[in-house]
Amino acid sequence: MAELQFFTGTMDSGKSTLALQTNHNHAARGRAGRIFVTRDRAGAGRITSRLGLTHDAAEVGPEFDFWSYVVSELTHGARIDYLVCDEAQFYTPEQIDGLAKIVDELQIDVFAFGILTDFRTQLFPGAARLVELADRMNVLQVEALCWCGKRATHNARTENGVMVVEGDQVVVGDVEQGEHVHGRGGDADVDVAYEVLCRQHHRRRLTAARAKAVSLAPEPLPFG
Ligand SMILES: Nc1ncnc2c1ncn2[C@@H]1O[C@H](COP(=O)(O)OP(=O)(O)O)[C@@H](O)[C@H]1O
Ligand SMILES: Cc1cn([C@H]2C[C@H](O)[C@@H](COP(=O)(O)O)O2)c(=O)[nH]c1=O
Repeated sequence: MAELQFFTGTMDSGKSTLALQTNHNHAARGRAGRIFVTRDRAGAGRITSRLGLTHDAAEVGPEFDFWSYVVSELTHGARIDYLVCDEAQFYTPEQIDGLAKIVDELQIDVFAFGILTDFRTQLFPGAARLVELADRMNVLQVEALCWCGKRATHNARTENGVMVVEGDQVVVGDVEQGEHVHGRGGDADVDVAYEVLCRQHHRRRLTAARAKAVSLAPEPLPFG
């Protein structure tokens, strides 16, 4: 039986690497697949992993219809055994519904990869729909770590090095090294970056830089 599987983890937990490994393993056994992505850090139409793997992929725009695409391909004689879908948190709920229909009606496996929650700890619409519909959810085994050493469970966004909890849900970027993107007001340039944190440090807005600054701050002078 075909399955809709959702592989999830924080940023930098190895999802794109696993997406490309999954494609490699299935293709090596003669299965025919299609690879999709949307808004990869490296630009349109590529899946890139921080381990250096990269692969061409079809870019999924907001209007892309998975069901029509697959049916059209099959009608024209193509064979499709599986779909690999990266950055699936950015897909629309309707697109996730289309993927589930492809699994059920056409017996094609779908392997979807993406983060669950945004920098405000709220579910992305595509990830929420995957949680609702997936046959299986798999949390990545490689643990990204918070600066304190605990397992990182949340993604924090920083602007010019300072953690923020307001702004647009989608700002493509990377962990640590600052990506220069346009500020949310549209009129200011800010360096947006991401950092993975444990829940406690996300709640306290304690990034690695702030924790270091706090620990280096001089003791307050004794009263009097
Ligand atoms: N220089 C490195 N040496 C070994 N492993 C690395 C290196 N750089 C990145 N990685 C691994 O790659 C993972 C990130 O993989 P990637 O597929 O890009 O993540 P994701 O798609 O989840 O953001 C890191 O968690 C780490 O395990
Ligand atoms: C938390 C968060 C992330 N993003 C963006 C940043 C990256 O471009 C992707 C995640 O990619 P990865 O392969 O998992 O590292 O999502 C965002 O737009 N909004 C957020 O809140």
